[in-house]
Amino acid sequence: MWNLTVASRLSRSRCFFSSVIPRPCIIQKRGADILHDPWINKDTGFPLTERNRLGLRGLLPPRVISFEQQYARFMESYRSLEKNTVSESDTSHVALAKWRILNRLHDRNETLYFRVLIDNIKDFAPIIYTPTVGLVCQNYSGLFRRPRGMYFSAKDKGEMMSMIYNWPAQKVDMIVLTDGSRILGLGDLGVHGIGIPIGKLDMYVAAAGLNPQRVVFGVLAKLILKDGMPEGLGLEAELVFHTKVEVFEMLMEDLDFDTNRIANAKAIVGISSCLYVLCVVVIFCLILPVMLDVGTNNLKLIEDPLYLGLRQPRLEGEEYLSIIDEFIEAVLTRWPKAIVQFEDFQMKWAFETLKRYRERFCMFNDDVQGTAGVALAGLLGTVRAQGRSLDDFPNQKIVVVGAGSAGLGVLSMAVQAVVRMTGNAKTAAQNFFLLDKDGLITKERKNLDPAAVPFAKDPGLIAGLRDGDSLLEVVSSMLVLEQQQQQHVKKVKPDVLLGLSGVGGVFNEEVLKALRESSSNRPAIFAMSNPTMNAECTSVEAFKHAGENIVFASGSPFENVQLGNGKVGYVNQANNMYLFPGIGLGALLSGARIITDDMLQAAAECLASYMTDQDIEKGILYPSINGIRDITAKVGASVVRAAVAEEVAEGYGKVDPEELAYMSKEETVEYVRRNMWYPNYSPLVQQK
Ligand SMILES: NC(=O)c1ccc[n+]([C@@H]2O[C@H](COP(=O)([O-])OP(=O)(O)OC[C@H]3O[C@@H](n4cnc5c(N)ncnc54)[C@H](O)[C@@H]3O)[C@@H](O)[C@H]2O)c1
Ligand SMILES: O=C(O)C[C@H](O)C(=O)O
Ligand SMILES: [Mg+2]
Repeated sequence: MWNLTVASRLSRSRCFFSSVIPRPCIIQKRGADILHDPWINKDTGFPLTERNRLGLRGLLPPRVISFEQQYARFMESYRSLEKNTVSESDTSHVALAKWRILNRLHDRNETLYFRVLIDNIKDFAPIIYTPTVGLVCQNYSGLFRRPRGMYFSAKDKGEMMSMIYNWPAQKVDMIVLTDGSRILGLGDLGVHGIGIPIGKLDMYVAAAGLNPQRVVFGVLAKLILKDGMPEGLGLEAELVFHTKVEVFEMLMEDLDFDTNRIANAKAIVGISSCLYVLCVVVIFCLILPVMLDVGTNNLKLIEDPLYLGLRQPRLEGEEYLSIIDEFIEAVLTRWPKAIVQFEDFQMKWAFETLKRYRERFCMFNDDVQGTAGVALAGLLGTVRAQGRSLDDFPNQKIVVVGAGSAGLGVLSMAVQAVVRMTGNAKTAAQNFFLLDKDGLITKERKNLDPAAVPFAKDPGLIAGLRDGDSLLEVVSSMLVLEQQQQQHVKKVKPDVLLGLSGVGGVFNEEVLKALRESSSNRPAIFAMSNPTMNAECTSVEAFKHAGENIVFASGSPFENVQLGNGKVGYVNQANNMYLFPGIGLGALLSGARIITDDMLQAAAECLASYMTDQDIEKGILYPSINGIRDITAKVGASVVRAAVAEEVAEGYGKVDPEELAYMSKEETVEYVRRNMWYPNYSPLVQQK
């Protein structure tokens, strides 16, 4: 017999629920199984009523510890770890110790874990995400404890369509997928790269409020209560009478409910009174980290006795693509509306898979497209910080170091922005200079990757510029013989130096000093490579060698720099974490069929417009990470509105595209906010 529980009163709009009372979950587990399930476990937080009802009495210490007390106890243990290790020189060891204490909580009690993460995001993002997540991937064979996510390997060819059903959730909203081939700037880490999708999805929960276990409401039955409200139904929550049966019938459809489950439930329920009861059936609508293990070319891993993946060279060509194709087919068969974020694929497959799939289903490549949006927002902020108007962006001279998936993604989006401003595609890239490991890229370069061709410079463009020139030669002055006179000529006086090379220290002292001659009074340095040791320069180096009036941003977090006399050199984190959660959330809540360039542009513009003139004046280009949920709600709303405008939105739940189209900008933000989960314990009731 179902213990009926009314979840909460319906809010005025039909598909949302006010959270007047905690939403209960109906679960199938009992006793110790509950304690071993991090999705529903509350540790000592189970109230006595639940301990009695769920067979937990005697399996826990007698004292009930509240959620708030548990929270305070965890934070105390974390802070004491911080205090006890503050003087340790081995910062990697300390970072991993912090990751372990958080991961243990993640493996034990997801509700508490995500609450402490959300409330302390500035402290914990550098641990569960960049830069520490890179260290975790490098040490994964020793750190692996509890499986998280799914693994599809080259050995599973032909099996994936059945394997996908091993995942317990009936519905999955968001998948982050990697093949481990380019993990941050750490290269090929094979199957140990799973740490990246896990960390990215933690940021989805923290920033976008995606729910790791979405409780899905649906009417269980229309019950006939003849003599009014019966006493003592054992309900945990306030009963709320609803007279609009069609509201509930509609909810059932909207939840692509398993109608057999409802039919069975109706047979079970025997209460002889009429009550439209909102009951809850837990359908885990999960976020899902996925690793495609197609081998590794990292010999150190292959020789590591504890390596957890296939000990074979990476698949290549059609063999590789056939594995991805099979996985995508399996996903779209089981979860046709799932959104797939491609993450940390090496360049050739990042572009190939983007081209192969982006028109077929809702997917994006975060390193190419998410990064581009964050960088564009920062570049537009730089134009403002340099005291220029935004329409002067086409004249901003940008030197990009790194012609990989990220660098080319950034320049492609920057060119799109210039074309939108000037209408002239022909000259759009004239002020962008691109270098790779072989130096400046000009049209003389042999075997240039097609994606880089639009940015190859005409050799004669600037006196003295040659293919393969080093970064210093590109940005520094040189003696040239002109009109029989030796004179110093600046080749490129960049307004912006942007690194996505994956190589630490590329912006050395000489290069940074050369920026003092920039044609801008406030040159910008974006040392965007991750993790920290791969940053093209540190914040201290940048302010010390390029001058105090620069704008600085990096991919991994650095502290602000004290410049003396109370002056502060503000440090920005130019990381795609500012956009991918909003891109995914907006695509989800609009029911977008695909993710278009305009949706991505809308996200970037929303991020850029977020900063006030006062922020920009200080050199602050991005909001504090403490505001990541607010910015994600606004970015998500901008993506929803762009999807509707482009008619790729198919609606979400019962909110159809027409309803989305009627929403004002503010209502769209409100719609997004209402769908963002915030962790609290839910009352648990057990399906008999
Ligand atoms: N901040 C962010 O949000 C963000 C987003 C994506 C990628 N990244 C970082 O960017 C880096 C590169 O990522 P990717 O996917 O483009 O890698 P990639 O391997 O595809 O490209 C790296 C590029 O850098 C070039 N390069 C290597 N050494 C160089 C050197 N010494 N001088 C100049 N160029 C050099 C390579 O030739 C290649 O063109 C990684 O560290 C990654 O973590 C940061
Ligand atoms: O993972 C990050 O921190 C950003 C980006 O996706 C990267 O690959 O560096
Ligand atoms: Mg990445």
